[in-house]
Amino acid sequence: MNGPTAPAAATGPQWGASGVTVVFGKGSAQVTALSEVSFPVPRGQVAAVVGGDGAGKTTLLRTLVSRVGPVSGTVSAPPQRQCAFMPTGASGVWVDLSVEENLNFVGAAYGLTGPDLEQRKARLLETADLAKARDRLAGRLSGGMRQKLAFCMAMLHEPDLLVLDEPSTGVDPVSRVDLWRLISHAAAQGAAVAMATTYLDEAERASTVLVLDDGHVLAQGTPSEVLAATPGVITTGTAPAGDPDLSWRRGRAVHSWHPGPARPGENALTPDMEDSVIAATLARHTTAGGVT
Ligand SMILES: Nc1ncnc2c1ncn2[C@@H]1O[C@H](COP(=O)(O)OP(=O)(O)OP(=O)(O)O)[C@@H](O)[C@H]1O
Repeated sequence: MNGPTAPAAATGPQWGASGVTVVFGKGSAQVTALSEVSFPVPRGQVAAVVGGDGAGKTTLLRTLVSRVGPVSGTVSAPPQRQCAFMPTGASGVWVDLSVEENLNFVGAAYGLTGPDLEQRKARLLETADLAKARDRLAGRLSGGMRQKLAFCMAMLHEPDLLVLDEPSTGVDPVSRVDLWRLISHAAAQGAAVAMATTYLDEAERASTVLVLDDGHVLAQGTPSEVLAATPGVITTGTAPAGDPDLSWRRGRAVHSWHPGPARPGENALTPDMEDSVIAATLARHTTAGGVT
């Protein structure tokens, strides 16, 4: 994969969410999907949001593009026409149309025609390595190619704000590298990119990371700020060092966490993003009586 997305100087308006709370349902079925979450998405940068199932990632992205309304807080985004939202699983792709027809369809929706449309299509298909597949039905593409097509469709009208919901989930490692290249290229061209990802190595390459758990902010900042703010102490060994609920497997090793301070003779591990997110989640759920 390429290196980190260089934090470009943010110029012009700043997009994103500020102190946003989103509630679904009523009465006993009420769910607070986001609780006072702020998520700046500057131009020229990739802002990543990570978290487990139901953490609120999709809700946050949908809030950014006005598909969900917050009960409080504010959202700043360009006009709808200058936003793009790529839902998870390439669900915006029409499988009965060819690659090129998919792009033509989106182009028509944005009033793009003639040489302008042809040039944009050619450039995107080339960059996504899809030029040879332009006549193939989207339903016959591999998962990774379909995700790349969905990305090209989102980028065709050159949006100012690009919102991607788990663009690389289920994609093979080679296509993941391609997708990351496309995403960082879009940011380098000046787009503000917000993306949810389940791959923490990917989040580590973003300009900023927001870690959500159950609608709450666990950690936020540049990847190095998030790593530096890792709570407690993490150790590595061949078996859990204490409560198995506070341990997780990393390859052949077992990592263990406790709230700290470090015990005598203990060698604390320097955490990567995966360790850091797990530690922050455990810290939130650990009470004096154990893990909740
Ligand atoms: N339209 C909706 N109506 C009711 N509840 C919803 C709705 N959308 C999301 N939720 C709830 O809000 C919470 C956050 O969901 P969200 O889809 O944003 O999480 P997520 O982090 O994207 O999770 P996943 O990765 O599993 O999709 C969950 O409890 C979910 O059940």
